Amino acid sequence: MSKVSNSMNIIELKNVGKSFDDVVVVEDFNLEVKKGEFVTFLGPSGCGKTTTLRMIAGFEIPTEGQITLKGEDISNLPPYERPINTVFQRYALFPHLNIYDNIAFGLKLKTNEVTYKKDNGKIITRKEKLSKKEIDKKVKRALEIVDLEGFEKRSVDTLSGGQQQRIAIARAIVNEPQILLLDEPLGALDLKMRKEMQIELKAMHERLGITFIYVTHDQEEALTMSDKIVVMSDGVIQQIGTPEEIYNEPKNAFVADFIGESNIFNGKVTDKLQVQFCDHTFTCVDDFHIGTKVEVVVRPEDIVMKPKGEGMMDVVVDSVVFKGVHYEITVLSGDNEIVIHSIYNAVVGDTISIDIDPDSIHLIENNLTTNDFEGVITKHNTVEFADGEFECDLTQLYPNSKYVDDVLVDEMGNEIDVVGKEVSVSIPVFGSIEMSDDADKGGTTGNIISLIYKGDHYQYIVRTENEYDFIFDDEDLWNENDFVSLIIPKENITLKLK
Ligand SMILES: Nc1ncnc2c1ncn2[C@@H]1O[C@H](COP(=O)(O)OP(=O)(O)OP(=O)(O)O)[C@@H](O)[C@H]1O
Repeated sequence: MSKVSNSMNIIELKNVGKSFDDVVVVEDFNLEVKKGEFVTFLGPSGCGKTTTLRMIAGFEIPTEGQITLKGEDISNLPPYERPINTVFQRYALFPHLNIYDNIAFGLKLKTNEVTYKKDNGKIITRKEKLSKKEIDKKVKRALEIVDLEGFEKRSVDTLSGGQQQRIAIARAIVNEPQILLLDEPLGALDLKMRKEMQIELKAMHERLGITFIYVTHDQEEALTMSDKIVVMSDGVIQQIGTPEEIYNEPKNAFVADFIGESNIFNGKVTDKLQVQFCDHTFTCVDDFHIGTKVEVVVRPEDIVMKPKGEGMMDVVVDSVVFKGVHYEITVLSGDNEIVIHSIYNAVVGDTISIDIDPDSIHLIENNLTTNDFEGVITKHNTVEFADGEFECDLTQLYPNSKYVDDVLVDEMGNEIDVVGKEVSVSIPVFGSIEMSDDADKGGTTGNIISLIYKGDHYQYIVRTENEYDFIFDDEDLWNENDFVSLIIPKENITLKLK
């Protein structure tokens, strides 16, 4: 059944998954990495980047799927048998060894297989340690690559953070791995040094020609350095693409929101290449069927300010913040907030006009209009689903039924036997769910795992204890990770008998 691997790919992950004690942290991860590529795993804290990297390194064994190196299954090989080295955020150099010995450490343990022909003609193979000369040559070359020639005799504590990180990289590349894994290697550096090291790492990658797999939660770092970015959220790949593809054509609102700043609005395709959002109709280039519900993504730098009356729509300037290179100008169109980045200033309170090029209006099909769950009727007016119990109107399940003293009866007045019956539950995304910080107020509880601002409201995802997700809109701002209870009025809960 195994698929023939593409020989250009050095590493392939096929349907890889990882669970810790039944908690899934990486799910159905599929990726092909070409030889010499710079691939970055990007996503918020806890989304499974490090776990995926550790599976490639061999520090974790996948619970599902397969990892192949040049077509060979390496899923169960221990780390030291893989031609892969890892650089961690905390570089862990040996403080008692000088720079030379830090880099040479692995080489001194390494053996080469050497083949001899004996006098009697017999061929024997022996494992031999590397000679001092060979080690010397390799250490010098590694120091050259990280641009720290002449540092051999220095002790670790005389180096800056950036220099120590470069030594850690030298130590990893001296073994000539085919793949270098880098887990937030610049995380401990200050911003200026981080920027410098980004450029150096990229140059080093080009000089070495080996494959880099890099982990970061910093979108700018990913955009600057990578050939390919894998955007992850909650253990699931959201999008794989070049930096340009990820930035310009985000596949969903999560990617648009995570990569760079975006205006995200709910919209609807009203005619061919016409989309309506913020109460206006705009020409776009994405061709969707008329009537399609969409999320509209517009980058703040793609909005052009014009004098009042001269653009596509008039707006009122609400706030202006100078950001060094540009002004961040928030304008209002009715209740909708629109953020603009411009090198030009604006005056708070003024009415101005804005233009958006059709090319700069990115549409994402928005299929998700309901939250769907499986439930069980527990009482005549209660259904259990998504880790909670909700009051529901069961008359929708039986034509001509009604409640008499809280008991569901048929048209003859006989009690209907409903308890224990299975139902499918459906709740609209828009305007159906309310949050409360009082745990007893709602039918179920959970944590806010995502929020996306959409101009005049926020879109939230709340995850319950057993990982049921509710997606809905709310006008108020709550914080990520807030523990909330969910109130769903019974008229917003649609039931169907299974
Ligand atoms: N050994 C483990 N046992 C149990 N849970 C674990 C283990 N290792 C990781 N996890 C959990 O798996 C999830 C993903 O963690 P991981 O470190 O891969 O995320 P990450 O994206 O690298 O985050 P960060 O950027 O914060 O390092 C987290 O919820 C984490 O708590």
